[in-house]
Amino acid sequence: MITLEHVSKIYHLPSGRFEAVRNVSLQVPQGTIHGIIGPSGAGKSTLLRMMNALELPDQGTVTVLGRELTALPETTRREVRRSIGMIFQQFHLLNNRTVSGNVSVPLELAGLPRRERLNRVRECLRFVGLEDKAGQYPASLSGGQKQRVAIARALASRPDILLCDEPTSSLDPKTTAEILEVLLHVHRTLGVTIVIVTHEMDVVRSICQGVSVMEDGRLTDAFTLERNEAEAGTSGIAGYSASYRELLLGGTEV
Ligand SMILES: Nc1ncnc2c1ncn2[C@@H]1O[C@H](COP(=O)(O)OP(=O)(O)OP(=O)(O)O)[C@@H](O)[C@H]1O
Repeated sequence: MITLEHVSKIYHLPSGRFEAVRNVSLQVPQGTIHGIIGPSGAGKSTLLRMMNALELPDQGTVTVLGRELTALPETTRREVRRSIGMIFQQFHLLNNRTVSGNVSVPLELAGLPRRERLNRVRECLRFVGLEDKAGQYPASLSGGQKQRVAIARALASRPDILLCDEPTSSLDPKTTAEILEVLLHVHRTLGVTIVIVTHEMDVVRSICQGVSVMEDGRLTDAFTLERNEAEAGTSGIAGYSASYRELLLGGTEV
């Protein structure tokens, strides 16, 4: 379970104070796939980064896997963070390390002995279907293959949660579908809770069960999707714009 309570984030810019996330509360139940959608600049990525305390809120609390991240010292936060994998739009792979080397990074940081590391790397690459690319460098891979390496790296520490920041936004539709299949495989096989920030409605439709809509730093709507079907329990929030809900629930009246 991921619980955000009355979370706000303020950036101090030369032009003044800017509130990127404003008093957001939401819960992501364990074992679900949750989408965060909304226009550019709405605060989606900032919200996601607060879920693993890469960014700390100025107000409010973030509780992940029963630990209140906002109340922990940084050293303990780092330990909890090992249970939370993350992938990005631009993959963030190390170009000077092979595919294996990239997947090995979190295991090296965790101090895993070499033999265990090699076994785990092989296991993760097999899981994402890239065992045959182990010795190649990222530059020789397609976008979809790079994202698979990033997923394998995120899985290496056996996380309970996977945070995905626009994971398919650099990919064509066919590759997007393949990556979503991999994420579904992660969810179904490993029971990992997944949170996806995206602006692609098809991504939400294909794999999300819960949806949060953000606009101008605020959570303006939240509802559930019954696996691609326009039938679900919904919980409206005052002041939302119905457009995302209508788009995803097929014109449901609120
Ligand atoms: N480190 C930072 N310093 C200052 N302002 C920031 C910082 N990070 C984000 N912002 C600002 O906060 C607002 C929200 O940014 P965020 O990236 O969370 O939005 P988003 O909804 O993910 O947008 P996009 O879909 O374009 O990625 C934006 O106006 C952005 O410029």
